[in-house]
Amino acid sequence: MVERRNPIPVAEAVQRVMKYQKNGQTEYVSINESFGRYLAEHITATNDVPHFDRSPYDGFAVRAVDTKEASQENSVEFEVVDHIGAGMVSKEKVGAFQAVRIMTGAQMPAQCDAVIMLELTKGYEKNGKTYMSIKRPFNSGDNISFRGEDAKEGDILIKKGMKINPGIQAILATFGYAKVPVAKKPLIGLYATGTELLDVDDPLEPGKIRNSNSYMIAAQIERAGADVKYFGKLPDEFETCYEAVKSALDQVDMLITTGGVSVGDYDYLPAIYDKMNAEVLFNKVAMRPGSVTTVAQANGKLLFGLSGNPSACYVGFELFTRPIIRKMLFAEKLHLRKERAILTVDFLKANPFTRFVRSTLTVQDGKLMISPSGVDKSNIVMSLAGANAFMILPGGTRSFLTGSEVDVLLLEDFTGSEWPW
Ligand SMILES: Nc1nc2c(c(=O)[nH]1)N[C@H]1C(S)=C(S)[C@@H](COP(=O)(O)OP(=O)(O)OC[C@H]3O[C@@H](n4cnc5c(N)ncnc54)[C@H](O)[C@@H]3O)O[C@H]1N2
Ligand code: MOO
Ligand SMILES: [Mg+2]
Repeated sequence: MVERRNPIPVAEAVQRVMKYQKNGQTEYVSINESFGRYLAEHITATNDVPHFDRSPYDGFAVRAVDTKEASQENSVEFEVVDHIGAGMVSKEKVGAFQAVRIMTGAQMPAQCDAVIMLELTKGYEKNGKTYMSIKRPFNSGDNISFRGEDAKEGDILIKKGMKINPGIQAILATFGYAKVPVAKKPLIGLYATGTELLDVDDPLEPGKIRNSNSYMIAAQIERAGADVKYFGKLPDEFETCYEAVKSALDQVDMLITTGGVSVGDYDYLPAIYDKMNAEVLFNKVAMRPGSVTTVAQANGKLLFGLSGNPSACYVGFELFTRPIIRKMLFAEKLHLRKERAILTVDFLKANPFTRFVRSTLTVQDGKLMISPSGVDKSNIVMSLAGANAFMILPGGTRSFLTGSEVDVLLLEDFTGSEWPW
């Protein structure tokens, strides 16, 4: 008798997996290696930025009060008593009708409270001294980049869990983070099972196919922010697979296998979980593709038994494995970001189970538009290349027509959703 499996709703399946979520760990890496990593701590301003008032222009620093009488008819003259560039600090005490020639980025002399751009001044020499004159008045504070205008000491600038982008790199450098606290990348083990599998550089043989799941899942793992430990491929032999899976699990934070989870004569994962005394959280989900997705846990470590069918495998990873990885990367919202989009073609299949259609999401005239990225069958590889979203078509629905609004999950967005189900 073939085992009868009881499909559970997707939300319930995700919930069961999330019970085994673990917090991330912190490690310090050089700022040079931190781009693209996830922050393990909030980044707080450790000083005001800038930490001194400075000139935003090449010009002259003056006391605004001395400019008050300046007009088109009445030039006011200033003696230029010093000349500083960025990085230099004037030692002069600037008095009435005196100015310091100052360049962009240089610290304001203490007595000065305005900067006049070079273009608005006339410079000349008189009796061996340097002067400049102006024909308009300035207010106190004109053309000054004030201390703390960019950041105030103590401000929380970047929340932990953020992916370090070029702008965050600039902030880290500004505050002297030579070493950056980042989330340690979880290590995800990966085995592909299947006697039919050839290596990528093998020529085709009758009945055999090249292993594409390993390369696909490895890339999904990396996209999610984790590291892959690829153990290789396994033939459909119980003992070989049992030993391999058991020993691999010890070396990683969680283990993904692809294939061998259905009810076939060579689908050994269920028996392997059994022999390992792993608790199976579910082995059938009311979804398409990926209904056979099986997740088990052994001593708190998760074993993701993803389907061998490429599209089912892909979907299973994004729904069940990705949020666990995101948790270990200190993300606030662990699940794929959910939005609404407008269907641009008819989708005429019935959906007995919730369907996750690999789709291409585009923005047109400010609206999100969605269409399938290829044939919607779980053994299909080609539709995956163009997929940047899943369209969610709820179970129990029939066809969807052009113009319908549907839920979509974004695959390349790291904003996330708290709970999209
Ligand atoms: N009697 C039933 N048969 C099947 C059921 C069912 O409920 N009753 N479920 C079907 C569904 S749905 C799926 S999905 C598949 C899942 O099968 P498995 O997860 O056990 O995977 P395999 O049997 O090992 O392989 C399925 C398919 O995928 C190809 N494959 C496997 N690994 C790879 C790889 N690394 N790269 C590329 N392609 C791979 C494999 O050759 C098979 O064609 O079961 C249905 N059957
Ligand atoms: O799990 Mo299968 O992919 O539902 O088609
Ligand atoms: Mg099978």
